[in-house]
Amino acid sequence: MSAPATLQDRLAARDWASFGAELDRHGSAVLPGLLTAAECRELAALYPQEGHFRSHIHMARHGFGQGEYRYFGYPLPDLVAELRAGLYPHLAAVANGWNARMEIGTRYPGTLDTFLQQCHAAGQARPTPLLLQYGPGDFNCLHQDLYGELAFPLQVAFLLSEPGGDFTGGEFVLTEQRPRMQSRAEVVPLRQGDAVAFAVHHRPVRGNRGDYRVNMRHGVSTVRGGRRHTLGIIFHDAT
Ligand SMILES: O=C(O)CCC(=O)C(=O)O
Ligand SMILES: [Fe+2]
Repeated sequence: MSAPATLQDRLAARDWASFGAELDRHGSAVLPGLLTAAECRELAALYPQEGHFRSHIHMARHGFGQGEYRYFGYPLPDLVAELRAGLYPHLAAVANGWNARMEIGTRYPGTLDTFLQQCHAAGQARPTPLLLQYGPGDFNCLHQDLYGELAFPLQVAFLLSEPGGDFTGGEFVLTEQRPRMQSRAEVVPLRQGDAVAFAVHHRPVRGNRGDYRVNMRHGVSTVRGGRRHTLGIIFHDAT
């Protein structure tokens, strides 16, 4: 078997224009097979290694659901840092388009380093990438990952386990709330190694009288059996 392409090459080979168009249309878009099964297993295997993490959250204690997650500490593992920096510029282009349409003045710089400098200067210096672990009966309530004044509008989650093999149930769910309408739910089908990019809190939707803002939340339905791991990449750091 030949070695997998470098992450840089894999990212360079993607069609970012159609990815951006998909995000504009749906508020989410999947990048299929961005990670190899071996990389997924390596990332999931970090979970018990406490030295990589700055904090450990038991979701039930906070009313967030059931299951647990750990926020990485700096320095991030190489693969996590490469994914965060490599995905950022493509998402920043989409985010800037969204802000223009929503008449929000903020524009995001072209590199993650520059954006993180802004976060750190604003007192948001704690890293937000995280690993999540779910067992039978666990779930993640609908939420928005806002950690301070500065919030990058898009984030990415990687499914590290194989549905049907490693776990059953545990589907990634997005909801959107349009003005004066009831909430609509969407299940995003993911395989091991797929990434889903989605809006953190709101996104523009084109209507008859111009763009309006739709409020988005994400979560995970109940895991029926087995164990499910995900890597969450949030671009803003936390207060
Ligand atoms: O486990 C999941 O698929 C969702 C993870 C999540 O909430 C996140 O990455 O922000
Ligand atoms: Fe989340």
